Amino acid sequence: MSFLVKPVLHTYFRSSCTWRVRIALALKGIEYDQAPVNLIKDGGQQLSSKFTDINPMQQVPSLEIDGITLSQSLAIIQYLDETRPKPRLLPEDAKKRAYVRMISDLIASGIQPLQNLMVLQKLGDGERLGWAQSYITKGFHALEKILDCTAGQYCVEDEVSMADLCLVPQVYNAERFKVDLTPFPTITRINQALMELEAFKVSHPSRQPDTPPDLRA
Ligand SMILES: O=C(O)/C=C\C(=O)CC(=O)CC(=O)O
Repeated sequence: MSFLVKPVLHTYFRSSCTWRVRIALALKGIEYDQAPVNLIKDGGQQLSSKFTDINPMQQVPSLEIDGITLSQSLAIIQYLDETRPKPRLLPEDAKKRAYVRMISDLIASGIQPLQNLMVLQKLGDGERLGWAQSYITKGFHALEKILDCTAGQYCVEDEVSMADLCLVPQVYNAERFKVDLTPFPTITRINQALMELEAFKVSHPSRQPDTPPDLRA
């Protein structure tokens, strides 16, 4: 049975998209091995032909699981949820599930790709911070408004969902790029509540096997 083979996560400690998957694996109690891919070293190990065979998009995360190799964090999370349903990360109710996907897509398609390494590397040194800040801030204004309708304790009412797995790593990036979070009290409150949970702590970029010593918690 392929369920008996430990999954392998191709990961980078600071990749926000990989962190989403690490949270899902932790919440569901799935044991896995990590295969670190250093996105900076050697000009970017994700560009190697060996890794390109694993993910032709040359990005992390990729997850080898159940005899298949998956990439794209939301596809991975939804596969995990369909095959290992507890605790569920997509609500049973269709409207709540749509909210979860809407918030996840807002972050995963509408914010993160505009500030990822591939894009920032195209910009000059002096342009990167302002670029990242402007797209995160624009996205967060929309997200704050949406959360005011959907949130309870977490992004969609009171159950942790895929939306929360997207929110926390995006707030980490916002802090990394020194975004002013004072206009976003709901985002800030939900982030703080989620960071109390063990699955979000153990998967944090500061606590991974490939975290450099100076960035360790
Ligand atoms: O500067 C580095 O250490 C390299 C890459 C990252 O952090 C990952 C990203 O591209 C940002 C992200 O996942 O949102």
